[in-house]
Amino acid sequence: MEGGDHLAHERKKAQFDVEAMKIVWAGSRHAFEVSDRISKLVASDPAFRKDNRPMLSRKELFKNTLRKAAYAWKRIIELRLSEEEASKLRFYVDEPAFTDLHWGMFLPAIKGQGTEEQQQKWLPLAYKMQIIGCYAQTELGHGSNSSKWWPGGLGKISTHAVVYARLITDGQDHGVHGFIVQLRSLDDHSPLPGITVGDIGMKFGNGAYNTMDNGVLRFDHVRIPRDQMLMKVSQVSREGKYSQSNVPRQLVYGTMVFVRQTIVADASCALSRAVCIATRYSAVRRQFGSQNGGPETQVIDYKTQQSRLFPLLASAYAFRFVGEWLKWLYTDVTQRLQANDFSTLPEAHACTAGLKSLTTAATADGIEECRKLCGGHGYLCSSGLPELFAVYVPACTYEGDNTVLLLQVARFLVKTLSQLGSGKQPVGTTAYMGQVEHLMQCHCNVQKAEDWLKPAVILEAFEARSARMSVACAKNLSKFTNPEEGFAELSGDLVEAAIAHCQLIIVSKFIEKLQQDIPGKGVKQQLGVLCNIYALFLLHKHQGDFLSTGCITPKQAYLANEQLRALYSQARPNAIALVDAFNYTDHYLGSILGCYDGNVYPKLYEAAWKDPLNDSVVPDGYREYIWPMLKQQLRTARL
Ligand SMILES: CCCCCCCCCCCCC/C=C/C(=O)SCCNC(=O)CCNC(=O)[C@H](O)C(C)(C)COP(=O)(O)OP(=O)(O)OC[C@H]1O[C@@H](n2cnc3c(N)ncnc32)[C@H](O)[C@@H]1OP(=O)(O)O
Ligand SMILES: Cc1cc2nc3c(=O)[nH]c(=O)nc-3n(C[C@H](O)[C@H](O)[C@H](O)COP(=O)(O)OP(=O)(O)OC[C@H]3O[C@@H](n4cnc5c(N)ncnc54)[C@H](O)[C@@H]3O)c2cc1C
Repeated sequence: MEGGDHLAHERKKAQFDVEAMKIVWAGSRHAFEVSDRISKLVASDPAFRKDNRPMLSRKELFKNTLRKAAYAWKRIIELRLSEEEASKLRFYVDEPAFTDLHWGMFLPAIKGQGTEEQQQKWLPLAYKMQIIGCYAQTELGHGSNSSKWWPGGLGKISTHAVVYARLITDGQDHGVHGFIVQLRSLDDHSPLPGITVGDIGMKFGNGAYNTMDNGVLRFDHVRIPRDQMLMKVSQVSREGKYSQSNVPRQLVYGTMVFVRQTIVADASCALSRAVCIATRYSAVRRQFGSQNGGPETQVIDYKTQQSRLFPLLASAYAFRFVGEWLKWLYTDVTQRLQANDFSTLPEAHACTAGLKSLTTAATADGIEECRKLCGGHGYLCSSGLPELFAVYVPACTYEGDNTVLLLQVARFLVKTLSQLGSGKQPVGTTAYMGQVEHLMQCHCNVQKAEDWLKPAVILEAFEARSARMSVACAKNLSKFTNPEEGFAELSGDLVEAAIAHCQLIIVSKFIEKLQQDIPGKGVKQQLGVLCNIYALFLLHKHQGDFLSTGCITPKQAYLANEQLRALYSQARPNAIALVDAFNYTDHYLGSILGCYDGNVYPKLYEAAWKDPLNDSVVPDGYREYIWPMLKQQLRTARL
């Protein structure tokens, strides 16, 4: 079958209003319209072509990224795009670049940690791209006195950086503070005196994150003007006197809370993209197994394929909604901070750190699973999956290694439990800890598989598991005379307790989403199926936790799995429509396997001939290396 929509029969099976689901996915009609318009604008402009990335050398690749970034900026100005539209445009250009750090970290760091005066001086320059900035925190080795190493945009492009360094006045060390430092001349881009700066070298994967100039930076007697220390949290007077505002010191790390929140939202984009590719291809791909001589089985009908694919589809939606909620939490904490209410900062830190860790780990693993779900073709660059994986996987490390972040969550949980004794009632995402006595002894009330569809049953099982794991850690910690030693010794268990808590947050936010008014025929029902798949898949995967803490019985674990199988069957006819609801253009997907019309095989065949190796029938190197070898074999054979 040539041309046409090869997935039309799948689209007809949908039991819900796909257009309405697109709006739920986007977050609002306005967000949908902006996203739809800008993604099509990017897709229709040949200047944003990206299929040649894996073939380019690092230098060609990097120059191409600079060209695209400059062109994107030109279009933003010409079209007078709003901040929201401009950021969508950069998103759909889909190429990591120095601009991500400029807009994503440099500007937020100044906004969050600079005084009014500092903001007035630096933000207009940065908004007009008259200076380009990066965020320089990480060091080559341990400590804050070796060389900066890793900051994106630093290597070749940034003119300025927010640099984190120790502040010492009168011989007294005041800890890490942020400073705006000019790195390069605004005339000829050469490094300023005393500054050594460059790129740190090739990274994982062809193309992929190599469009970014992650850099190294050293200072030798560089003087930073006093008023370039970011002074919202603490100040140094003209006389060299150090003082602190009446705000928590942790605000110095506020940019990370902001970025981690955006990374959670981004996880749903990356995972949904991989799932869209794997779902469409699984419907196109047929294998043996039909009966009565009918068409062969679509691989999406294999239960094994469904049990690997549908939890990822459900996770993409779950991460979308928890990302939405996290954005709300971040906005709320920001407003509170402005009113000098710092009470929710520890929770915002724990939620952003924990959810960043959980969603990036699941997304990186999920992209790789999607590659395998596409069989051999998933390994071709034209599937889009190898590059997506290579670009995405460092999210498990940047903005805080995922294990280190889970340990931050664990500290927060232990602290929350320890405060129960003094009568402090936990609120927000730890409110359930207030019923710890009930959760320690409650029994799951599931007798038949369908009982697992009740939100209250699911919630209680997840709350009980999380509470029991945290309490077990707290009890074990209390056996150590030195708490830090105990924390280090039990860190493995603490990480698992943190994971259980974060999974509870994601499940509960999905359930809360379903309590909202969601318009559109069948939309809520489909989201209900996905929510149950997400929760029961986690329960099945972590049944060891649920069983060992006595939250459920082996029979109830068996029933959960039975219900999960039934849910897969319900999701099956809607699978293609559920990925169509992401509203991704073929340009953004960048995948032959995931193309909207499902016309995969002719496109794969055609793409193969475009590979530079096929430019000539006889390859370069044949005469030099292969021909003499063949001749040698010929002579040996004759002897
Ligand atoms: C289309 C465009 C899209 C743009 C989107 C933008 C996205 C951009 C894409 C991203 C590109 C990648 C860029 C990557 C950038 C980076 O990686 S920047 C470097 C980030 N580095 C880290 O994250 C390091 C991880 N380590 C930590 O976070 C550590 O906690 C620390 C901050 C280094 C501090 O360590 P330490 O001094 O040892 O203190 P702790 O004991 O850990 O904590 C002390 C108390 O402070 C609390 N706390 C820690 N962090 C925070 C925080 N961020 N906010 C609030 N509070 C925090 C912690 O809980 C402790 O509290 P108490 O227990 O109550 O004392
Ligand atoms: C692509 C990419 C882009 C980046 N961009 C930037 C940027 O723009 N600006 C910037 O400042 N930085 C940037 N980084 C650096 C990034 O923030 C760090 O790599 C990250 O915070 C992890 O720190 P590390 O590399 O020192 O890892 P390490 O801390 O050395 O981790 C190594 C191992 O030790 C374990 N470990 C470390 N500490 C503990 C602990 N306390 N307890 C238990 N286990 C522990 C970790 O789990 C990990 O397994 C980037 C990194 C990457 C990969």
